[in-house]
Amino acid sequence: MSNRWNRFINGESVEAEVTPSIYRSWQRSIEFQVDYRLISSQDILSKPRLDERRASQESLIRAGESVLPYIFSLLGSTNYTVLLCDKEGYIIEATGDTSFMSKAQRVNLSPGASWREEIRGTNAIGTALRDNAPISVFGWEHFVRDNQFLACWAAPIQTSDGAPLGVFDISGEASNDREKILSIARMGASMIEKNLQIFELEHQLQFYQEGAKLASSLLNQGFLSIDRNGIITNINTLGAALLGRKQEEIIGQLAADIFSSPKGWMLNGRSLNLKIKNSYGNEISSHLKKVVNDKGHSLGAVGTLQITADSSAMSNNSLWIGHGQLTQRTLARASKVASTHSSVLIHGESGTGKEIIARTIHQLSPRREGPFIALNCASLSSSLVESELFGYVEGAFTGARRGGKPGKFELADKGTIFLDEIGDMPLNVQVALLRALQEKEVCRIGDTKTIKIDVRVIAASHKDLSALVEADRFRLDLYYRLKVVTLELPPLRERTEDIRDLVPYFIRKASKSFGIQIIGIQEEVYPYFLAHKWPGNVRELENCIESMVALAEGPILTVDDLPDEFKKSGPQRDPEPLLEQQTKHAILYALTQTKGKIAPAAKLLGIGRNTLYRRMKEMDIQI
Ligand SMILES: Nc1ncnc2c1ncn2[C@@H]1O[C@H](COP(=O)(O)OP(=O)(O)OP(=O)(O)O)[C@@H](O)[C@H]1O
Repeated sequence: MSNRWNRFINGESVEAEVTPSIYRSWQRSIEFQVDYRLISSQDILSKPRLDERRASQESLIRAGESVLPYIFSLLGSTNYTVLLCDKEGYIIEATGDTSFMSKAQRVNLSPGASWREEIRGTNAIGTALRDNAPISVFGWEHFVRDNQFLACWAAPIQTSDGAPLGVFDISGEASNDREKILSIARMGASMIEKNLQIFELEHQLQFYQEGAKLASSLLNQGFLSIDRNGIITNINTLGAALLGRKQEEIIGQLAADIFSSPKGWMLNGRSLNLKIKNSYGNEISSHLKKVVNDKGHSLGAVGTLQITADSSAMSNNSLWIGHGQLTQRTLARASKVASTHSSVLIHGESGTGKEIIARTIHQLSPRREGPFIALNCASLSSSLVESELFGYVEGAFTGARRGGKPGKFELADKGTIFLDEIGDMPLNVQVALLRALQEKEVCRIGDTKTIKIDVRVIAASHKDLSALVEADRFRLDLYYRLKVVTLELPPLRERTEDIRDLVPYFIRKASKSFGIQIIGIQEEVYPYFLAHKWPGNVRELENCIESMVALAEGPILTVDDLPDEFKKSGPQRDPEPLLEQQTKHAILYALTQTKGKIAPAAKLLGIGRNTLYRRMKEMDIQI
C-alpha cells in the first residue's frame, strides 16, 4: 500500500490508484513545500498562547465539553484520542487513552499544535478543514512519513450556513475499521453544532430578556411582563414602586398571587386587566396584551401599570380633602348649608381653602348645574369692582366696551357668586351690593332698567369683618345680610391631621399636571411637615408638594426632596411625656416658691437635694 505514497514521492503517477481527495491533498502538500521527512515544530503554541486561544473559543470548547468524552466512550477500544480543533486547525481540546495520547504527542498531535495542511501536509484535520468535508486519512495516506502510524477520521464543525468553525477528529492506530469511525466523527461534529446552536439561542434569549429589562427601566411608566404560566418575569422599578414592593419580591411570583385575579390564571383573550390596591391606598391597574408566536400560541403578556384614574380623590364628588375633626365638622356644616338658599360668610386665613369650600357648597347645592362665578374684591379698584359686579352698557364711561358687558351677578344667574376678600370692598359698592341682594335685581352701570337675578352669594374674608364694621369700614346691614351662616376655616397648623390626606392628594394632582409619575411619599417626611407652622396654609403645602414633585429624584418623595427651609428647621420631635412635663412644672414651681433656694425647694418636693440637682440637670433647669 505504502508503495503508492513512495511512488508519488518519487514522482510517479498514481492518481488513478488514490482517493481523489487524498491525491489532491498530496499535490497541495508538495505545493506547500511540506517536508515529508520532518515532523514540523512550526505553529505550536506556548501554554499562555494556547490559553488565550482557548479563551477566544470559549463557546466551541463548552459545546464540545460533554461530546468528547461521550464519543470516546462509544469507541469501545481505548486506543484512540478524540480531538477538538478550531478553524485554523489548532488542537484546543483532547481526550482519550493516555498511552496512545503520548504516542500522538511525539508527532505533535496534541493541544497547541496546528494541523493545517500547509504545515503538516495531508492529514484528517487539515484536509477536512481545507475541503470543508468529512474525511478519513489512513496510515500511508498521511503525507509526512512519521504520521503514517496514524488512522484519523475528521468532520468539520459548521455554522448553519455551512461555514467551518472547527474540526472534530478521532485518531487511532492505523488498524481500525474506517467507515464506522468516520460516521462517529460526523456525529461528534454534529452534536457540537447542535450545542452551539442552543448556546446561540440562549444568548439571543438573554439579549432579548436583558434588553427588555433595560428598555423597561428607561420607561417613565410601570411595566410588567408575565409568562404563559402566569408567572411575573419582569417588572420595572417604577412598576414595583407603584405596587409598593421591591422588584425582587415580585419577579417569579404568580400574577394571581399579587393581583386580585382568579387563581390558575391563564391569558385566554387578547388582553387582560388586573387590579390591586397598593400600600398607599391607590388602586393600581395593569392592562396586559397577549404576546403570541407565529402560530398564534400564547407566550405570555406584557403591559403597563398605572394608578387607576378614578381611584384618586380628584374624582370624588367632594372637592374638599381632609379627615381631621375640625375639617370634617366644617364640611358637615357646609353640606348642611348647601341645601338652603342662605348667604354664607367664610372666614379664614389666606390659603385655608375658602374658595374651595365655596365651590364645594355650590357643588353640593341644588344649583350645581348653574354657574359658579368668583370675584376677588381685593384685586380690583373701586370703580372696577362695581363694573365687574354689575356690568355696564355701551358708553357708560370712557373705555367702556362696545355693546356693554354683563356683570358677574348676571353671569352667576341660577348659580353661585363667590365674593372673595369682601372686607376690601369699597363702601359705595357695598351699598349697591346690599341693594342687589335685597331686591334680587341688578342694574348695569349707565342703564336704567333692572335685570332680575337668582344668585346665591358666598362671601369670604381673611379679615375680621366685625372689627371692620366697628371701624366703619364695612356696613353693618350688609354684614348681617351676608353672615346668615358663617363658616370658620381653621389654619392648617390647627388641623395637622389633614396633612396626611392633603399630601397624597396634591402629589397625585401635581404628578398628573406635570406628567411625572410620583407615587407616594416616605413616612419620614411627615414629621417635617408636622413641625412646620404653615403661614400660607394649604396653598403653601400645595406649592411645597408641587416643587417636590417637579424636582423629585425618584418615584417616591423623600426627605432629600424637601425644600431647604424644612430640612433646616428639622422634623417634629416626640412631645415630652406627660410625667416629665409635670415633674418639670413641679420643680419650677417649688423653685419659684423658694426664690431659687435648693434646700427648701427639695424639702417642698419631698426629695433629697442631690436628687433635685440631678433632676434639674437632666431637665436643663438653671437658676
Ligand atoms: N381642603 C382642601 N382640599 C383640597 N385642596 C385644598 C383644600 N384647601 C385648600 N386647597 C387648595 O389650596 C389652595 C388655596 O385654596 P383657596 O384658594 O381655596 O384658599 P383661600 O382661603 O380662598 O385663599 P385666599 O384667601 O388667599 O384667596 C388651592 O389650590 C386649593 O385647591
